[in-house]
Order: sequence, then structure tokens, then C-alpha cells
Amino acid sequence: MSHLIAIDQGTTSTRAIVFDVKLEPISSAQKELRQIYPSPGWVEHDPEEIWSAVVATVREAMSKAGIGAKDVAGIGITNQRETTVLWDRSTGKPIHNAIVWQDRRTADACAALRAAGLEPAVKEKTGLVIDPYFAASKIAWLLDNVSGARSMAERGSLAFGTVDSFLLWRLTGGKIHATDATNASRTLLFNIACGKWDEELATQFAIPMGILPEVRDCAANFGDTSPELFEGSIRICGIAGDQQAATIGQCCFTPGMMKATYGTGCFLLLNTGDELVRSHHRLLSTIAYQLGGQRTYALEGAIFVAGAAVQWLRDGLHLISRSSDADELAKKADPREEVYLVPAFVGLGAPYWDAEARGALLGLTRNSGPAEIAKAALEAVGFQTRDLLEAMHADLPTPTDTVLRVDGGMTASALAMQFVADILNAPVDRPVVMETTSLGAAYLAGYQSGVCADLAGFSASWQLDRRFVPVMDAASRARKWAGWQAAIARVRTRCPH
Ligand SMILES: Nc1ncnc2c1ncn2[C@@H]1O[C@H](COP(=O)(O)OP(=O)(O)O)[C@@H](O)[C@H]1O
Ligand SMILES: O=P(O)(O)OC[C@H](O)CO
Repeated sequence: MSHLIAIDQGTTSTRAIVFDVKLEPISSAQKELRQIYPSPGWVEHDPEEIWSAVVATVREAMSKAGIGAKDVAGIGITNQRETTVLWDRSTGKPIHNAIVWQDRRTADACAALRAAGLEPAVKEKTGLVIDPYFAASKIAWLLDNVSGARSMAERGSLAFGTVDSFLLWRLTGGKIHATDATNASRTLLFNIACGKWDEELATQFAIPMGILPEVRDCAANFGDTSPELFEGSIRICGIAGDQQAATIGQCCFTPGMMKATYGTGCFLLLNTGDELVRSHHRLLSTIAYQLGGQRTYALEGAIFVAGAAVQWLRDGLHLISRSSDADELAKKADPREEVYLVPAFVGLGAPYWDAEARGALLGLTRNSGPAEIAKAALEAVGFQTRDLLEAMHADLPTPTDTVLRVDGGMTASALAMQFVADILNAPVDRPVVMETTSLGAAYLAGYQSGVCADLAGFSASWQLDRRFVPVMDAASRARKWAGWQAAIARVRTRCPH
């Protein structure tokens, strides 16, 4: 029982990492995930592909580490949040592709609910805003658009889950239909103050309560894997949404500590302790983690496109052949050029919540080329991070940490991270273990199975790799910030309410 396994099912890939009980990574395996775009603004994943990738990566990581099921104290699952799967309870087969968090197909349905005046009550209970991002409108869409789905749901033969829940069902051979409090808190159906599914919300979204999973702590007994999967059973004893797992992996356990994860999107979470802070500036209140029945809350800012803008440079514009080439290209940009990319490819998330907004490149001259566009794509994550921090500071007049802990694939871009520090005028800390999401999931499993230290002991192990210190002069910062605000104003289609 000397190892832990983290399954990190992300938007762009599925990873399995074997850690030892000191939480040092030992081996890993990864598989890219196919992105399916059936219509503009729609994004789907194939749940069967997700499932096979999970089994394959866990097997590969175990084999690389030279361990068997008996050597594993527990599995922790972490996942892209909000992505919605409905499956048939009798066969375990999904009735449709998963609708991904980025998908905008329910924008009109959400607008209608807002117009009907539902948002204040929804916000009060869930801490969220009514937006296609969250699971509820996606579930309703599936029930209304997949033939026979609603009657199956009413008969009790359909199950809903975010990706963690679907994987748990499959890993336990259909024995356990459960999720954790952090994933539940992203559905628009969960009352985060009392930690329960809300019947009134389910009725408002026309969702039968019987399809919802049971909600457990993040560190809990979630059941055992079917023995045939990994040549012996392994206990699943941790689950958290990927942004919450990163908050844990970054050891943001004290109120005021915050982290930003730059993957496909960017998600900034600020620990607010046992106080459920309600945002007045269009941020989300969410559950950071739930341990021993105790909820710790966070304020969250969610940006839909961060690393995805770099993917667009690579796959859409073919300006680079690998994401890691973005810095080299951007370094060639003429510093006198001020090009802005507003990467609202799937609308704008916090603090704008404008599902209809679309992207724009502004400030182009005859001299602007690939280098200036690449630089604008990297800078866009800095500007968006500042949008979130301005909203957080407005919500919380009490001082928060001035240091931002960062992680995720895009933190490999030194240019982007330096710009984040410059535009925030605050230090940015990148830890040694950049796989903080997996680390958080492994820690949960280790905490539950008793092989890892308590939160304080785990915090002491956090190690700095590099601090990015602001170097930009105040006048440039102010000019660029004003330029970004003007660019954002050009793409917005509605005012916040
Ligand atoms: N060196 C780099 N420079 C800029 N962006 C990068 C770099 N390496 C990876 N990325 C971006 O990071 C993202 C992948 O990060 P990851 O944390 O694996 O995402 P996810 O969890 O969403 O699957 C991709 O969008 C990719 O374009
Ligand atoms: O897969 P990631 O890392 O882009 O994270 C996705 C988020 O969980 C969406 O809310």
C-alpha cells in the first residue's frame, strides 16, 4: 500500500499519475481527447473514449511504476467539471455524447430563465449564475432532445453524472452512483449553503431528482474498482473537480490564499474558509472542498479560453507547430505594436457572462503579423486574470494574499506568466510540482486512506520553482489595461445585470 493513483480527466487529455505516499510522482501516462464540434459553439466528448483512456492510462502508469493493485492505497479522481453525461442504468451506456462545459447550445434556454427572473434565487442557493456553462441546462437539453430520454428519466432508468460520477459508475462495475460536493456545486441544482440537492431548482430546470447521484465528501469511501480492470480491486477514496483539486494541490488551505490554473481555460479560486462569500461582481461562490462533512468555500473566477488560445494559434491559424513554440514566436513581436486578442471563442465567462460574445483581434496595423498575434494570445490570459482579480478585490475589501500561485499546462509559457505578474503588479509563484491537479486528487486519496499527513503537514511540502516578479512600468501597465478594457467593450453583447 505504498502508492496512490490520480486520474485526471481533463478537457484536452486524460492522465493517470502514480505517486508514492510522500506524494512524489513516480510514473504517468496520458492520452489526448478528441474534441467534437457538431455545430458552431457546441462542444462534445465521447464518454466511451474517456472511459477507455482512463483504463488504458491507469494500466500504463501502473506498469511503468512496476506496481500491482495490492500496492495502491487508493485512487483519487479529478475531472473537467460541469461536463454532462447521461447513461442508461441497466446497460451503463451513455445515451449521447457528453456535453462539454464550453458548450453554448443552451444559451437561449438560459436567457429565457434569466428573463423569467429566476437568477437571484438560483444565485442565492447555488452561488452560480444562470449560464450554459453549468450542468443543469445541458441535462435539460439532453432530456428534451434525445429520443425517449425524459421517459427513461421519469421511470428511474437514467443516471446523470459529471465525468467523475460516470467514471465512478464504470470503475465500480455500476455499483456506485455518487459524486463529491465540489462537482455537485457546479450543476446549478445543489444548495451550497446546506450541501443538498434542491428540489425546487430541479423542478425549475425540469430535471427529475431520481437521476442525480449521491453526494459525498471529497475524501470518502467511493467503493472499489472491479477486480478485472487492474488485476485486483483498488479503493477509490478521493474525488474533486479539477479546479478544486488544484486548489488542494496548491495547498490554498487558509482564507485569502488563491491559485490560478491555466489549462484549456483559466480558473482562479480564492479560499474564503467556512464563510460563504457572495459575490456582487459576477464571480461564483463555490465549494473548495468538503472534508469530514465540513465545507470550505471559495470565490471563483472562470475564464473559458486560456491555453485554448494557444491551441488556436497552432491548430486554427497554423502559426506554430507546438504549443511550446508560442513564446519564441511572441518574442519576435514589435514592442511598439499593441494588438489585443479577445479570445471569446465560446463567449465570455466571469465577470462578463456573455454567452453570445465572440472573439476579436484589435489594434492591427500593416506591420502586425504572426508574432504580434501570438503575443496578444499570451497576453490575453494576463488581462483576463486581472479582470477576475479586480472583481475579487471589489468583493472582498479585506486584504487577500498578494501572491498568486499558478499551475496548469500554460504556466510553461514564461512570457505569459511574466505578463500576468506585470499586468497584476503582483508576484506569481509557480510550484515545483506543476501537476497540482493530480497532486490534489492523490492527496485526497492518501488523506482518506490514512497514508498522508493532515492539511498542515501537506502544506509544509509545497515548494516554489520560480517566482515571476513584476517589472513593467506603471504607465505601460495603465495604457495596456485601458487598451484591454476598450477591446472587451467592443465584443460584449449585453450588460451585466
Ligand atoms: N509552453 C506552452 N506555452 C503556452 N501554452 C501551453 C504550453 N504548453 C501547453 N500549453 C497550453 O496548455 C493547455 C494544456 O494544459 P493542461 O493543463 O494540460 O489542460 P487541460 O487540463 O485543460 O487538459 C493547452 O491549451 C496548451 O495549448
Ligand atoms: O479541463 P480543464 O483543466 O480545462 O478544466 C475545466 C474546468 O473544470 C471547467 O470548469
